[in-house]
Amino acid sequence: MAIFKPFRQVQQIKRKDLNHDLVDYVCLPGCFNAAEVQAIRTLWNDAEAEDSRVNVSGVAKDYSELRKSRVMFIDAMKENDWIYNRLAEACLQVNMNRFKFDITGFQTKLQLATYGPDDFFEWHMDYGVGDVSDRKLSITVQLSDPSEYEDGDLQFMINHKAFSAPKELGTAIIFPSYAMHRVLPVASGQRQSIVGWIGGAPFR
Ligand SMILES: O=C(O)CCC(=O)C(=O)O
Ligand SMILES: [Fe+2]
Repeated sequence: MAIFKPFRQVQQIKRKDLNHDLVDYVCLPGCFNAAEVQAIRTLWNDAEAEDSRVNVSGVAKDYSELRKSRVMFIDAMKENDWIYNRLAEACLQVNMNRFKFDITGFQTKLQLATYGPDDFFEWHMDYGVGDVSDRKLSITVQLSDPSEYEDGDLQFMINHKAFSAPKELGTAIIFPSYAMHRVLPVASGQRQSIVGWIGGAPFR
């Protein structure tokens, strides 16, 4: 759609390339195979895991109405390079074809999350105030087979509808960090995921 009344200062900016979809999520089945997922799952260490926290106006807080799960972080050491590299390639590929954001790398360590019965993450964006204002893309990987848990869908809000992402083990889902998403409460069993945040210069 053309601009009805352009700001005077930006008249020189050319509008191009407006046919890519900047709200949708992109699924990559088989980003990791079953053996690789198994190897990632062995990194889970209950003693190291902590109750999840949420960034509220720039401060990490316990916020149990918004989120309940256990999390730990994957160290960026040599033995884990293959995990970081695989996700970086996936993000660069999807970004090049779809989102075309300025992205420069992982904003923090990758998070490993475990959702047990009644654990959830209510509607939220990964983008926000302070430390998270330079998040551009988010990636999550399904580390549990759908038969291991009930409910616990990762969902995206697009207009007024919630869409469930595929649950197949090894599938990566990449989305803009400003997309609204949630994890429905797990009814039984356990769901594990990797979550990564890819940063770059703040949106402008
Ligand atoms: O577990 C997931 O797949 C997504 C979790 C999430 O939205 C987050 O950690 O920001
Ligand atoms: Fe999130």
